[in-house]
Amino acid sequence: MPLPVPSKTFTRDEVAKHNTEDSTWFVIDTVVYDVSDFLDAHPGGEAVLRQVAGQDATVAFYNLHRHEVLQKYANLAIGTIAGEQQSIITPQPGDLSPVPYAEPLWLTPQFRSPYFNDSHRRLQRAMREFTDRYIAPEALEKERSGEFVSQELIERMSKAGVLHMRMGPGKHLHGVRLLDGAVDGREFDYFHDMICAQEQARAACRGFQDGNMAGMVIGLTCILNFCPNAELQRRVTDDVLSGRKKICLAITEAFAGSDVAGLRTTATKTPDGKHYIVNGTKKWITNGVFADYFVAGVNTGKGLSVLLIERAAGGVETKPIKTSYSPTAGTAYVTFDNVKVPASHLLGEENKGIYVILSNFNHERWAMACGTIRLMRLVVEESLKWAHQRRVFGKRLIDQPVVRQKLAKMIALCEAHQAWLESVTYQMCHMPYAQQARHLGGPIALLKMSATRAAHEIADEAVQIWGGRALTQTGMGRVIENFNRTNKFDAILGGAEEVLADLGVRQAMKFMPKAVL
Ligand code: HEM
Repeated sequence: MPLPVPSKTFTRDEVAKHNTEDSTWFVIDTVVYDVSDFLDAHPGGEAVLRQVAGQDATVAFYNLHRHEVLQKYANLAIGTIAGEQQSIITPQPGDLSPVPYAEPLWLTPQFRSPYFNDSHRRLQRAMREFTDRYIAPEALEKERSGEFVSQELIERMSKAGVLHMRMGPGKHLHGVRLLDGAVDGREFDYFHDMICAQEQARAACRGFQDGNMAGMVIGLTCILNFCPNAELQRRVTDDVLSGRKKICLAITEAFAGSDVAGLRTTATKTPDGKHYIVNGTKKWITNGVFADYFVAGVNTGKGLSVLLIERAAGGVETKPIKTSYSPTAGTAYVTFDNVKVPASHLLGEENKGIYVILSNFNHERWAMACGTIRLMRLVVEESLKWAHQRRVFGKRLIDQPVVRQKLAKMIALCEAHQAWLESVTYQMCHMPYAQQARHLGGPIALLKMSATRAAHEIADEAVQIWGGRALTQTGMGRVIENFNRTNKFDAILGGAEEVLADLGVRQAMKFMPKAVL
């Protein structure tokens, strides 16, 4: 789509006359801009605009700005050059990108895939449009302001079934109208799940990505799968999926990160056996600052247990932790001070909470791999666009062999990981839960470990291509800056790379044939 601009037309000679003290016009991609009243407000200064007054400023503009700047300042456009057509595409919500490698192969018209059916494609279109229209603009705004996700967006996601879909396949989707019927809840599989995760990651604001109910994705699963009390399960699930209340998973502590067996938060049964009294602290709790429910790992004497703790119970305090991504994630330090929790809030069995926690890990790690791999691709897209747009030393960046080498490495890492992700996802679709736990824990751990290593490499190469813009939070390089600053979150959260590498190989050891080969 061309930019929507006023229908008035001008000749290039007419534009040329507007290079005076009072009137500054120029042309960008055949659109005529009158910036006379914008000179003072232009973030790049007045002088640079005066230098191109009366001229075609297309090359100068795209050497420095993202195309979206022209959409934001559409009111400066006064018409077009008679007889000429705009050539630069303005993406519309839901559009696929025409940039090579910007979309996974299955979404590239010339390619085929055995994994995706019509309902996957319908969901992809609907989820892309929803993300472009509602999630991405809010992500950008909140990432900067540090405010939390709006109640309006949460309710919109709830109504469209987006919150429900983020919990993965299951009964919670049956009978729910998902994105205006794009997919039937009963046919929703892990490829649909992958599509949701990857499309939403395109908003490219890693802090907001977690702030936008990541706590629900990892916390509510324990309620859906391990809450023995049907009434409590229904209440909490309804509260969270309707967007009325927020939930988080509270496992890690200052004393123990990936080593969940070392938790020091205690839960002691009252003499009548009706309650637990919880004391201790939790650290790095995503969404903890605004959560109403805490799915917490606690030490119950003979082992680890998992309790659902309600903020309303009293004795729960949360304070924000400053991290290298945005405060919008609501990352908290949590203290439990003599919190009285009903015994019926035990999830799974007492002292066997490790199974509750472990059951979450595969889906969580796989979902993180989905997001990381999609963000890697976005960085490839941005870098390809920039390399064609940016001119230095008299030529485009893409004309420099060293830049092409970097892009080749980035593309190869991106394609390899997407292909591996799809292959693992296919296995998930065809294995019941017990088999997944036995056979896929290792491959998923290795996939996430390898994806975050690749992300690190891609961030490194992209920063070198983008230079100072990769270090600047607004303007051209904002996606690269955010990715470079935040890719480490996925390398640590949900299991650090080293822990996952070890797990992957240890799982392989279990299946080694006994014979010495
Ligand atoms: C309608 C036309 C234009 C608009 C609405 C506009 C708007 C902006 C905005 C919003 C920024 C802040 C950075 C960003 O968000 O990308 C910026 C920066 C800048 N602009 Fe413009 N601009 C226009 C045309 C131009 C032209 C034609 C030139 C040069 C001939 C220019 C030179 C600059 C420079 C040098 C910067 C600073 C870039 C940096 O910090 O890296 N602008 N402009």
